[in-house]
Amino acid sequence: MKRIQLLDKQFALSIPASDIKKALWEMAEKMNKELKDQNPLMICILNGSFMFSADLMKLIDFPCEISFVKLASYEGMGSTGKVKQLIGLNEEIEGRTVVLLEDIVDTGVTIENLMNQLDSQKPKDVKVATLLFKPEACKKNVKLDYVGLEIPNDFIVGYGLDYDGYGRNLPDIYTVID
Ligand SMILES: O=P(O)(O)OC[C@H]1O[C@H](OP(=O)(O)OP(=O)(O)O)[C@H](O)[C@@H]1O
Ligand SMILES: Nc1nc2[nH]cnc2c(=O)[nH]1
Repeated sequence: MKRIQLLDKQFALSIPASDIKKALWEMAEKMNKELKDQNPLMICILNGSFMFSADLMKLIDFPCEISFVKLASYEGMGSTGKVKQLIGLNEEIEGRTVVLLEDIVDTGVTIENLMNQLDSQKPKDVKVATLLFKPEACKKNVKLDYVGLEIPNDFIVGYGLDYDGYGRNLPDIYTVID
């Protein structure tokens, strides 16, 4: 099994790029059917979601816009339980369908926090698309409309996800070796 080193940790290949690609195709196919008349605003949650959002958007064939917010809740290999908003949303979303694009829903703290924040701006609907979901780690009752892959409760890097800033550029996803 392929291994890599990032800073002081070793990681083993767990999700090859080909599996990520397949999950994206399936998600886009579903979105293309369900959202074709919604003219949604897609919101990429930076930093982690930059690669997932860029690849997914290339497979979307309905009219839509994209915007970006920057949130942070994870430090090192764990959730702080608190969400810091580093860049907010400028667009008007009242009466509009919004689709949140997340690389991962882990504890669910980040996505729940953003959904609560957006709710006060009275959108028509808020949908969530996440490439990865850790069901065993999730503490929040959030409805996930589009899920690429369910994964175990282990720390991962690659495809946008980092370990202390490193590894976001990797095309595959790797799991930390204890
Ligand atoms: O479900 P949660 O436990 O809230 O974890 C999910 C969040 O953690 C990661 O972001 P992070 O805080 O690491 O910031 P980053 O995207 O800049 O890496 C990821 O991109 C999600 O936004
Ligand atoms: N890099 C990384 N960031 C996360 N944010 C929430 N869960 C994770 C994870 O497993 N890895």
